[in-house]
Amino acid sequence: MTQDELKQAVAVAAIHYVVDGEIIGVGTGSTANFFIDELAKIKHRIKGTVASSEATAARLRGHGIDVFDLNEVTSIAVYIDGADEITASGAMIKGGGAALTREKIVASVSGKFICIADGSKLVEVMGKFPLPVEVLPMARAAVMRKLTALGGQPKLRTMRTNAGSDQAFITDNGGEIIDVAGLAILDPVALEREINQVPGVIAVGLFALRGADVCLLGTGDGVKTLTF
Ligand SMILES: O=C[C@H](O)[C@H](O)[C@H](O)COP(=O)(O)O
Repeated sequence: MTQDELKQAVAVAAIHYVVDGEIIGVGTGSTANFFIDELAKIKHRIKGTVASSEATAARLRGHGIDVFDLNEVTSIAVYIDGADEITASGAMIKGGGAALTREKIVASVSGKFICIADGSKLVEVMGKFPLPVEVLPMARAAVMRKLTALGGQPKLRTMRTNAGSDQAFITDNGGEIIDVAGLAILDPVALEREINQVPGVIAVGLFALRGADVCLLGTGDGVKTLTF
C-alpha cells in the first residue's frame, strides 16, 4: 500500500470516533486532510468543528462544514490529528506543518485525542524528526542558544519567496518555527516541561504531558489501534 492509501485507511477508521451532535476538533496536515474529506461525508451528523489552522479551516469550509472559533465553544468531544512521530506510550512530535500551537490548544480542551498516522510514524525514541518549536521572532536567537545548550541543533524554518529568496516561515500566529535536530528524546515529559519554560517559546511540538488517547496506525496488515 502507498503512504497515501495508509493515510486514507486511518482517516476512514477515525470516523468511528466522531461523536454525533458534537463539536469535533480537527488537526492539520496531509493525514488530517484525508480525515476532513471523510468527515465531509457525514457532516450532517455533527454540530461543527474547531480547526487547528487556517488551512484546515479553509478545507473544512470548502466542504460546507461549520467551523467555530474556539472562544465560542465550551467543549470539544474529540480531537483528530496526525503526528510526525509517535511512541508506544502515545507521546508525539507534531508541528511539521507549523500548526503545533493551535493543535496543542485545541487538543488540551478536547475529551479524547485520536492520532491518525501511517505506520512509519511509530518510533521507539523520538527525535529523528527535528522537533519544531514556535517562538516569538524577537526571542529567536535567545531560544536557539537555549536549545543548543539542551543538546540540539536548532535551525530556523524558512520559505522560498516568489522572488526566489529565503525568508523566515511565519505561522498563523505570527510566530517563527525553529526545527531542532539531533535530540534523542528519552524523557519527553521532562523535555516538554523544560522547553515550555524558556521565555519566548510559544509552544513546543512535543505532545507528552497530554499525549494521544488512541492511535490509529496504518499498516500493510490493516489499521492497528493502540490505546494508551
Ligand atoms: O503541524 C502539523 C501537524 O502537527 C501535523 O499533524 C503533522 O506534521 C503530521 O502531518 P502529516 O499528516 O502531513 O504527516
